[in-house]
Amino acid sequence: MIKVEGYSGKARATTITTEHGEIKTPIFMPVGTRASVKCMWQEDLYEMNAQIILGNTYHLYLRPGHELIEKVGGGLHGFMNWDKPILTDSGGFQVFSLSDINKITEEGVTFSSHIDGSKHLISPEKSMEIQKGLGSDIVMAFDECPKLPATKDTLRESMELTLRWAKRCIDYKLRDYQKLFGIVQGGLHKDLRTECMQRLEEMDFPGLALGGLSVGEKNEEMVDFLNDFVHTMPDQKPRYLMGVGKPLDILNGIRAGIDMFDCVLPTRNARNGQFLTHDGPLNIKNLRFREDTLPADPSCDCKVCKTYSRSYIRHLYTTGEFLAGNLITYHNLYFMIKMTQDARQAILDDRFDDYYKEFYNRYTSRKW
Ligand SMILES: CNc1nc2cc3c(=O)[nH]c(N)nc3c(CCO)c2[nH]1
Ligand SMILES: [Zn+2]
Repeated sequence: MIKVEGYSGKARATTITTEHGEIKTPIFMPVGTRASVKCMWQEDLYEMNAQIILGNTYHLYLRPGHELIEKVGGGLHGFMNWDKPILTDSGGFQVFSLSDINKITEEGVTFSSHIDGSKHLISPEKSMEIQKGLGSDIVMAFDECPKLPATKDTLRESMELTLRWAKRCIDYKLRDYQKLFGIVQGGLHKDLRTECMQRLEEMDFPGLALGGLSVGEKNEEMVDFLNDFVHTMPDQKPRYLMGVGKPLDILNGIRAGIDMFDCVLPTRNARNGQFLTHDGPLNIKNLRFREDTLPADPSCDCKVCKTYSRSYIRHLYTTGEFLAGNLITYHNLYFMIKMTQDARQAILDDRFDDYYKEFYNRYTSRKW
């Protein structure tokens, strides 16, 4: 499942093997919630060396349904014609963030579809059934992600439920056991997190994710927690920080020892005109770019930055041309993937700290 190739401080480089190929970490995973990374062709993703993408249990269960995906495509890979690894989240988090009518019971989560109001239950077993139908390479356990701020008692109660649900996931006969990641909860309390991780370890999940973060806590609280906790996680298991993040959050996560990341911001903010550049985020709507002949990021060698000017992309964006979203999304994903590739090389050369400082100083230079 995983080969650790080197450390640079607490940062590490690994190779994770899945049914659909290897993943070289640190890695940023583009989010393709409804079997599409918005504005991207699968060919674009191959071209930019995206190694693994995310799909989502909740969304795909509601539309078009995992049975259809299995029937038509033999699973998500065939359905969307993507032959590299896919990780699917287990659905609980999305129920809480998308369906305002939901109830949590020991059985699972009952909710009304945000699409047509129909009533549904997703239980640990149902989540496993859906992800099995999707044929994911990495399946996430069904968990509860508590809203922050929360008392320690509430966090413990939620963590206990997540652990009972995790056991039910492990006991579900997945086709290939070697693909299920447990999710550590416990808020920002190191003792809760350590207990949760130890009890998940007793169930021997092949990989572990850190859930319950990037949900409203202060950024420095998350970073402090990561620096204090991640290096205590099992060395020979993949470490996935869910829902993170912006470029600097990811570099902080890598520095703490995280291998895998996912975040919707590079694609979502792209559709709102935000370019990620080595000199910090740039919003193309800004009047200052009206006649700017430079590429969005002069230090980027992606096909967008080699072909189009800021002025042209600003024109596309301000006139509502669809091409704007395609171009900015392509660049942002390329930027995130290239950043993790550069970080991986810096780790293998044992110079990650220098890489981090250089990236951080330039990215926060506030050029615009
Ligand atoms: C954007 N922040 C974020 N925090 C998360 C936290 C969780 C979590 O605790 N559990 C699960 N299953 N998924 C999560 C996800 C969706 C994946 O990106 C999160 N996303
Ligand atoms: Zn570019």
